[in-house]
Amino acid sequence: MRSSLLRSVKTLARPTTARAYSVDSVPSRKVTVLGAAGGIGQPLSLLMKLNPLVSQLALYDIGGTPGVAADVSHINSRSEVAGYMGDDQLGLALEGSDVVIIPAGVPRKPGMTRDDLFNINAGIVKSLCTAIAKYCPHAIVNMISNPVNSTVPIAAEVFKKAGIYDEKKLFGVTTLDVVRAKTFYAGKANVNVAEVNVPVVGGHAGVTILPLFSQATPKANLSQDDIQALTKRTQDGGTEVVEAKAGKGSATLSMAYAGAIFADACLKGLNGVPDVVECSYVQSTITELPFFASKVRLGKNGVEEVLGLGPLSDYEKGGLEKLKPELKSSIEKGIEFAKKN
Ligand SMILES: NC(=O)c1ccc[n+]([C@@H]2O[C@H](COP(=O)([O-])OP(=O)(O)OC[C@H]3O[C@@H](n4cnc5c(N)ncnc54)[C@H](O)[C@@H]3O)[C@@H](O)[C@H]2O)c1
Ligand SMILES: O=C(O)C[C@H](O)C(=O)O
Repeated sequence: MRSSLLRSVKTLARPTTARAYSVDSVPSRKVTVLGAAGGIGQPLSLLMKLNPLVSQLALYDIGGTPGVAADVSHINSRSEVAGYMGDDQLGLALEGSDVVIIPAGVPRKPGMTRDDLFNINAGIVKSLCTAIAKYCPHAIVNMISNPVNSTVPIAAEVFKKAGIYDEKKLFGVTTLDVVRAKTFYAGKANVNVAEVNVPVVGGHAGVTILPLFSQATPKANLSQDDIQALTKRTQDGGTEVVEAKAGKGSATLSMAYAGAIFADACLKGLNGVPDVVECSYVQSTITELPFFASKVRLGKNGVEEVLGLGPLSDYEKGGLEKLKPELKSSIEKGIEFAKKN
């Protein structure tokens, strides 16, 4: 992603007749953003426009997309951009899509949990996934809308009902937890942030977010107090932003960055790039829970392999047991909603 972005930035600096990359060797890929006019949707659309793996970029929202699409379309990068607005145009936005990214839905305000968004966002996600099942049943879906711990199971149920569920193609985007864990770890360990890797497993809400700092690289000699503080800060990262924004929403810019990294990884996998591994919340058998975030190898069909947790410290083993009841009930809530509605 970073090298793709750099390539795109170089493209901007060249005369318009020059090509910074050969589009002939890169397959055509359509990416659709649902909720493209929102706080995440706009910067994410920008970042996807900068991604040379994208040939068609469809920007859909219930309002505001003509302006966003016109704006983004002037950027001199590979993809053709089109804006779609309202139910009538949803099918066109989705038709032929390889990757659908969903940041549609309401964000938190201070004092709310992600689960407080369930009542509104569950319905939004259900109707968007119903349309995905109809118009691009084979697309890879990147679910950003909260509560991710429940919206991914909702999507799975909608797809099952439509008879098109492929567990390899449904992803809850938890990349922002990894982005935060890397940043906070680098600051505490005083290492180069660009070299840091930290897996984050479990889910995407409070204690269900479990960063595995015992597996962080480069290795650093942090105290148990440091590890616990880093874990708590990673788990509360979203709330830190919600409070700082003081009623004006939740993380948008860092989320757009994280969403763009994850979508780029999915595109690379589709294109056959080997060894693309990211953490994501997927259907899983690595614990007794049916959905769980862990490292996932991405390939031509989406999930190629759900990787195991690796060795955990005693503190992480405790965190894993602690997160299971909350994650289980969020999964069940999503499944129940989709079955009843
Ligand atoms: N997974 C993560 O790590 C993560 C991180 C940050 C935010 N989020 C979640 O992402 C969601 C969006 O956040 P935001 O800050 O962009 O919110 P926002 O309110 O700024 O934007 C949401 C957009 O969704 C659109 N929308 C609403 N209903 C729609 C529908 N039926 N079809 C298409 N578009 C629709 C709105 O018009 C709006 O433009 C929230 O649920 C938030 O909690 C997730
Ligand atoms: O915290 C939120 O509500 C948004 C998002 O899930 C985040 O982690 O920033």
